Amino acid sequence: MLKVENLQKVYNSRGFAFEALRDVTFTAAQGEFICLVGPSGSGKTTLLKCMSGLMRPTRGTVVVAGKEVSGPPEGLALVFQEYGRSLFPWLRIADNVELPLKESRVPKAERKKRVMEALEHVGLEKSAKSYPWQLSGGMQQRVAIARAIAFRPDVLLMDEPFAAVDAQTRAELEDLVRHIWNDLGITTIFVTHDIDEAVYLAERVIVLSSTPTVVQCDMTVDLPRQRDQLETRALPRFAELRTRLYAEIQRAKTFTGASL
Ligand SMILES: Nc1ncnc2c1ncn2[C@@H]1O[C@H](COP(=O)(O)OP(=O)(O)OP(=O)(O)O)[C@@H](O)[C@H]1O
Repeated sequence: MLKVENLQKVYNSRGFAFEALRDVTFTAAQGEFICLVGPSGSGKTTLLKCMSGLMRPTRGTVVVAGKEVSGPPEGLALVFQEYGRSLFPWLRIADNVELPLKESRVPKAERKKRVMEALEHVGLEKSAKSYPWQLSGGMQQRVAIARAIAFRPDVLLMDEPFAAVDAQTRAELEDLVRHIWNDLGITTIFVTHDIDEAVYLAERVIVLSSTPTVVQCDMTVDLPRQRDQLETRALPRFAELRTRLYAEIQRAKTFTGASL
């Protein structure tokens, strides 16, 4: 469903070249849930921008659902951390969710159906007529998720979507994303700084090295598919995976593509 091959990104500013990504390669099969982690500045945002067609890589390719990415791909939706900036304050919740469908010329009746279904998935059907500023931060992020899934993407990219919400809301949103993934089977790539969150959410965790970035490690999360905030996090296997991931991230702080 997603193929990232030999991706390199060199930034050029004021005559100075900086190699952010050296050679990033990985694939995501249909319906996989992958978390991307790495030290601060390891190129996670750069990688997401290249994957979503917002930035051209220097070398290498990204293929989404069989099509090479050269601009924002049709089958891909993005959810950012800054939900406040991603919703239009003058549009009601239902209209915010509907907007990308309008732009994609989805017929009106189909649009209305998809908007209501998406709002039900995130538990916001009663807020359809509210404005974003009438909702809490966690609810606004639910709207951003609803907008992404109403689009019925092949691949959902999420860039630290829960970094700005409180711990309780974060746990609820994590469970929401797992439920949506279970129900809809969308291939999901989720960037996070949080080791516990990566292990709790993912089926696989990809650890990026420091710049110039390569994939340092690709770890399978062999926890039961049904996750629970208390039970899953209390499993000995959860603690083992968490410890291993912590050690990998510590190693990634000094490991770079140049170390190979
Ligand atoms: N436009 C740019 N020009 C030059 N260098 C850049 C540019 N954008 C990012 N970089 C550099 O590329 C590297 C990777 O940045 P990026 O923002 O992708 O990392 P990140 O892993 O998302 O960071 P963080 O975890 O702090 O959010 C950093 O060293 C950054 O300074």
